[in-house]
Amino acid sequence: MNHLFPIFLKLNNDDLHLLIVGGGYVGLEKIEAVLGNSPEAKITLVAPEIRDEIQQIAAQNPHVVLLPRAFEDFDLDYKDLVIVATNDREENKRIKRLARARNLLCNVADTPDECDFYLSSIVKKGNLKVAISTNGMSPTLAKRLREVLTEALPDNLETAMEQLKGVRDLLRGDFEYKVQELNRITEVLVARKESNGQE
Ligand SMILES: C[C@@]1(CC(=O)O)c2cc3[nH]c(cc4nc(cc5[nH]c(cc(n2)[C@H]1CCC(=O)O)[C@@](C)(CC(=O)O)[C@@H]5CCC(=O)O)C(CC(=O)O)=C4CCC(=O)O)c(CCC(=O)O)c3CC(=O)O
Ligand SMILES: NC(=O)C1=CN([C@@H]2O[C@H](COP(=O)(O)OP(=O)(O)OC[C@H]3O[C@@H](n4cnc5c(N)ncnc54)[C@H](O)[C@@H]3O)[C@@H](O)[C@H]2O)C=CC1
Repeated sequence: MNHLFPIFLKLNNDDLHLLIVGGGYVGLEKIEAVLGNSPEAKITLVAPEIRDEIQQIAAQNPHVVLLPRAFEDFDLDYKDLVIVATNDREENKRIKRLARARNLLCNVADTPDECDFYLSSIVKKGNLKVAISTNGMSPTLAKRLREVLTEALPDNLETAMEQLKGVRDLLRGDFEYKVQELNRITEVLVARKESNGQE
């Protein structure tokens, strides 16, 4: 059973501050994953050696701050989330413990047992976003599923979402009435799926 609870974080709103410790391949992968979704996320990345690709990202993004030195405990000050990706396992664990003591949510990229949260594979279609987790069992399967779902989901979902938002904004009446109306209008989506299943 996968007991992870998925949430969608508002990292783009200049409020939450992410710390990434480590500026190697994994640090790069994680900063790209975050900025690919939240381009204005407030990120501080600390590492003695920082890959060129990360330096280029920071040069173009005023919300990304690089600290070219080893992690110091005070780097956790005023942070909300931490991703730890150094090549020093003991230091990774120590940083995780410090983060926990401060009630910060922490991801230790190479050690699932030490993670408070995992990053997911993300299907994007306009405003629609589907996050995939395999419970850490196979990130590669998650990546492949992303590719399959990206291909399978129709591009006109954005139009459907816009129209439904329009209806939703127009609907007057109590909550129960709105739920009923929106369920009625969207019944066709489920019906189509059922008829597909019969073919
Ligand atoms: C637990 C988790 C914690 C976390 O990092 O958050 C974790 C852990 C580990 N990843 C490892 C390896 C790889 N990770 C990827 C890719 C991704 N990994 C991601 C998430 C997660 N990875 C979390 C669980 C997610 C879930 O629940 O499914 C994705 C989805 C999101 C992202 O990172 O942005 C992103 C795909 C994004 C996309 O393309 O859509 C690839 C494939 C590739 O890069 O092509 C490989 C190599 C092949 C392989 O191993 O499958 C290793 C072994 C390291 C080693 O062997 O040394 C560990 C450690 C371990 O398992 O012990
Ligand atoms: N490369 C990969 O695909 C994967 C690697 N891993 C593991 O994740 C870890 C990181 O991997 P890479 O990014 O490839 O390593 P890397 O060697 O490319 O980068 C390590 C980074 O950690 C930094 N660092 C070291 N000590 C530090 C400290 N005290 N404070 C701050 N930063 C510090 C270095 O300066 C460097 O930027 C390794 O332990 C690796 O085994 C896990 C999953 C996948």
